[in-house]
Amino acid sequence: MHMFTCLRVWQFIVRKPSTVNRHCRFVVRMSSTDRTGPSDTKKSFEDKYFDCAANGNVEELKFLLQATFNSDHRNDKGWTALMLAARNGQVHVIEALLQKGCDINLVNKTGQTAEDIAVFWDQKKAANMLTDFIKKENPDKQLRNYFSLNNLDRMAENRKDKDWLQSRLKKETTRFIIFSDLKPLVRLSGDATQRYKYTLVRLAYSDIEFLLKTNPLLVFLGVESDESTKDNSTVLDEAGQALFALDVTDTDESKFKTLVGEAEFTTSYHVLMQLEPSDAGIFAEARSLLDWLDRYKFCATCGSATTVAEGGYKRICDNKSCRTNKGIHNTCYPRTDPSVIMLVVSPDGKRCLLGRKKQFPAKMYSCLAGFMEPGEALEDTCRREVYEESGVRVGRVDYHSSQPWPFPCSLMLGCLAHATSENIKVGEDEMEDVQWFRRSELVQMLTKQHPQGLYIPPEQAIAHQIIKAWVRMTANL
Ligand SMILES: NC(=O)c1ccc[n+]([C@@H]2O[C@H](COP(=O)([O-])OP(=O)(O)OC[C@H]3O[C@@H](n4cnc5c(N)ncnc54)[C@H](O)[C@@H]3O)[C@@H](O)[C@H]2O)c1
Ligand SMILES: [Mg+2]
Ligand SMILES: [Mg+2]
Ligand SMILES: [Mg+2]
Ligand SMILES: [Zn+2]
Repeated sequence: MHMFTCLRVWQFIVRKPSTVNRHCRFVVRMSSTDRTGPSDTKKSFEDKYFDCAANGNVEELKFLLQATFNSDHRNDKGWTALMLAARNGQVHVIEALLQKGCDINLVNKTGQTAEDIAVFWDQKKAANMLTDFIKKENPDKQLRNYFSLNNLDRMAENRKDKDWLQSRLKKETTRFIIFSDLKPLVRLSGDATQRYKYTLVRLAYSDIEFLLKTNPLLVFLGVESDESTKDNSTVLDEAGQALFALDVTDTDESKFKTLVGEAEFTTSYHVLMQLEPSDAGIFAEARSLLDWLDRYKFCATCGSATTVAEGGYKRICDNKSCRTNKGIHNTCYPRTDPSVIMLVVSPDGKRCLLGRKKQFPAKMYSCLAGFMEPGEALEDTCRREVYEESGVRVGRVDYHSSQPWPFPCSLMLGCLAHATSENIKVGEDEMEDVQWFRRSELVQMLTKQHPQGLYIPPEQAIAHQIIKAWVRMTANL
């Protein structure tokens, strides 16, 4: 099997550690000099935090975690508290950190996760705990990119039945998520130190009934399923909680302040990237659908008005003699625009090609990406886009994972592309810069320790995940 085709599985398989790592003993650093001033206080706070993790001082660690503090903070070797606890087999600390929502997938400067470290140092109990946690979070051992975790059963057959939809709408357990001008209504839940601290506000039918008089856009998103209902459609239909998205664009937003208190309609990228991952998946479905319903009001074939059907999943042309009313036509269904995003690896396998689009924030580099064109295989889109943007030629292409990108309806198909040439000719129509980066530099960019301050997109972006995967798979180079 080719190295990259087994990558998803690979992520959970422990690798043979390198000799360099084996001789690199970790020492917990205590603050040794007299320090004063706010930055020194912060430093000693961090030292204390790492010290507690390494030495198993779980009570003090829990106390420190209550403060506004990033629990995934790293020391100068790129180690997190979870890695230190894994190194020393501090299972109670590991338990507390996982409960806190620490990121189990982060890697240190040599590309090791906490799980890799526990296995490497023979900390069996800690390694088992970390492995079990990963399995529980991700039983199919498949990378779930942000915006793709959606636990709804969309019940595509049932949503064709108007009576069924109507009865669902009014059911006591049914919930509604609210959008105004494509901004979701969110609230801060959990504490401010958590990575994913926003949730979608869910309202009951009795809360929103008064809004239905004006016939707003209403989309049936699905029924929330869990372990007990997911394989039994009858039970799911009876017991599952239905979820709708309601568009309140024409309603005074302040009405919702009285209805839900501390909540806000937001388009802030910062907030949207901190939604609970399962809510991010629901948001992606709802936002793409509402956007499509709003922008495709007229029939693409004859220009007549259309009527929303199937819980928002179809638009039917009002013109009875229209071609789209005879047979099945894709113009009646929501759009998804596939695009490719690829990490291009150099012919010697030691460097990767990253670029800057003109509109990127300063110093951010990412994978090259581009929309698929009609009649193209995704491998060929990769080859064409890489050539257009960088002048580099690509041979073999391997699939990594995908990510819905609901702004408005892209589906990112993440790949690893193997270059057959090296010379760069920046495609200036689109790109500002394209460069080859060595693995060590990617690690610095990944851990925000690059000497020139260069960095890559955050972990919610598929680009980050593909880069991280390559850094992991080449840890022993
Ligand atoms: N997650 C990431 O790290 C990351 C990084 C880069 C790009 N992306 C995403 O990848 C997608 C494609 O990348 P790109 O913008 O570089 O594509 P691209 O290289 O094909 O260039 C964009 C241009 O393609 C044209 N185009 C063709 N089909 C289009 C469509 N269906 N919608 C919009 N424009 C279309 C437009 O002229 C547009 O300006 C975008 O959605 C972008 O947001 C994500
Ligand atoms: Mg592009
Ligand atoms: Mg392009
Ligand atoms: Mg293009
Ligand atoms: Zn028509």
